Amino acid sequence: MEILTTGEMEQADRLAIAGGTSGFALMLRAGQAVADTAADLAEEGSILVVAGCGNNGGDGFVAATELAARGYDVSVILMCERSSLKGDAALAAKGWKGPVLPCDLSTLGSPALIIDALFGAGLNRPVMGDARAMIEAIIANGAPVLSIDLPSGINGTTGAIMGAAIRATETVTFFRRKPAHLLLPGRIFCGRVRVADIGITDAVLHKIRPITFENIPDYWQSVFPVPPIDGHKYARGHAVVVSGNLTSTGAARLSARSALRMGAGLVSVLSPDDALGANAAALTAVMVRRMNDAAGLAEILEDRRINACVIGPGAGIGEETRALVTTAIAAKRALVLDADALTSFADAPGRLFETIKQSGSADIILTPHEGEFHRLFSEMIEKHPLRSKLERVRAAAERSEAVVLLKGPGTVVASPDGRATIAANAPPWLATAGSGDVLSGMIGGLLAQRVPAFEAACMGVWMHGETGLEAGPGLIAEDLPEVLPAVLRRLYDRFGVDY
Ligand SMILES: NC(=O)C1=CN([C@@H]2O[C@H](COP(=O)(O)OP(=O)(O)OC[C@H]3O[C@@H](n4cnc5c(N)ncnc54)[C@H](OP(=O)(O)O)[C@@H]3O)[C@@H](O)[C@H]2O)[C@@H](O)CC1
Ligand SMILES: Nc1ncnc2c1ncn2[C@@H]1O[C@H](COP(=O)(O)OP(=O)(O)O)[C@@H](O)[C@H]1O
Ligand SMILES: [K+]
Repeated sequence: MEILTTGEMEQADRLAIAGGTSGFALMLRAGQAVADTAADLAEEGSILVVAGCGNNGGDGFVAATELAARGYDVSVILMCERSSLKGDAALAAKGWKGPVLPCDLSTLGSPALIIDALFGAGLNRPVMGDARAMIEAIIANGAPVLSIDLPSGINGTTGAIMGAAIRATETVTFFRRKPAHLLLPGRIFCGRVRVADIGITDAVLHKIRPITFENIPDYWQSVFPVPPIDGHKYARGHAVVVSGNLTSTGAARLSARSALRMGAGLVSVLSPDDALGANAAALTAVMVRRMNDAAGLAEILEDRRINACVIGPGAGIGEETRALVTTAIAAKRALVLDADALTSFADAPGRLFETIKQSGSADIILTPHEGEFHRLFSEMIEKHPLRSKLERVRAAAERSEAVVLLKGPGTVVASPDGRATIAANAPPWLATAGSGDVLSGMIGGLLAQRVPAFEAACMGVWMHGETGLEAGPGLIAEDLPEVLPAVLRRLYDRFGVDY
């Protein structure tokens, strides 16, 4: 499902209006949708609408009118003079026949529900003065809040708090989600999000050409790998995972097991001599091969059947890991670079980016967490310190010419061509040692099955989140690959794969 920036949403409104639906008709439908949700949230008791001076306030007036017509006890506070309302908002206010209370913080009372119609997409600067005092009063009031379009104070495109913001119980937005509904901190402030149809047709998307998407199965269903009936294991690809030395082998094994569970036909752990015994003793379906240095890796990668490679989990930081990365890139294998493979380039990230560029490979995925991201992209972040997670990852993908996946709550994946996805399905208990190693292996397993890099990264992130849900609170990283079959089965069923 597409995600629209506030600018793209304005374009959607304009295209709908140009197509013959008036702006006021859109506002009427928006207000009705808000009223429907309000009725679900407050079956009885009074409803207070706090309206701002733009069209978000206009939606609030429509909702107030509709709710009063349904018999609710509704009052409206307006943050400006009624005479200063313009356009559709002025029209909407005309429809409201009840009193309009001035902006007086003492009049909030004890409503069963507050409808937040202060600011939506038009918030364009930090909230100060009366508006800020009202936001603080709404928070202090403690009544459930239904926000229209966005919780007031949240920037729709970045998800950032502009000074102060309302924490909504529920948010009703229109046509499509905006980045703030998925990016933190916005997502937390939105509460539950409902997307209402206000009569804008999907056809407007052909003109807008959105490049940001929710990371959900619909987005990557068309490249979801299903083994053909007449397939064999090599047709499902062979992934290799580089192991660290004797004291840090677990990460590579976790990653390798996850790649195998994801459906790679074969998976091998490439192990230095000192760790061969430990790796061999702990692995069964995953194979072990001796590999001591970059020359050894180059030799192994002469086997063209090995088509995907994961380097980083437990790999160690330094020149040896840098040489392994450079070798794998030169060998043009689909590649996941995680953890130590990224940190090894902290002193000279340009060297990594230049190597990727020279290779011309389109199948390289960088999977940093925030710390690793800073190590690689600090120069870019210093130049543009206020960028949202979405903008940062997109800029990083452009800079590195690789797919970049920035982990954390709300993992963002971006492609150098500008496409990006935001995930919102991962539970917080996924933040546990080794969880990232599992993710890198899941993606490696998808790359082995020849899923294109951007989609493999998105699919891996979503499935990783689902395994977190499936395993539940108390999970440890080892549990994640074990519940992957249940997640895959549900996807097969959802996609109608007949096995
Ligand atoms: N046809 C459509 O387009 C549809 C739009 N719809 C609805 O319209 C909403 C967007 O409406 P909008 O563009 O009027 O902006 P909105 O969020 O009401 O705020 C703008 C006002 O706030 C002010 N202001 C801004 N920042 C401020 C600050 N920090 N502190 C104080 N003031 C501040 C700004 O003032 P100014 O910048 O002019 O000084 C202006 O007065 C959208 O979210 C959706 O709910 C639906 O009805 C569907 C059809
Ligand atoms: N609050 C959170 N909610 C959901 N997922 C999270 C949260 N914090 C971290 N994660 C996920 O947990 C994983 C942690 O990976 P990483 O930091 O590399 O850990 P490790 O190096 O121990 O494997 C990532 O997939 C990340 O997206
Ligand atoms: K609002």
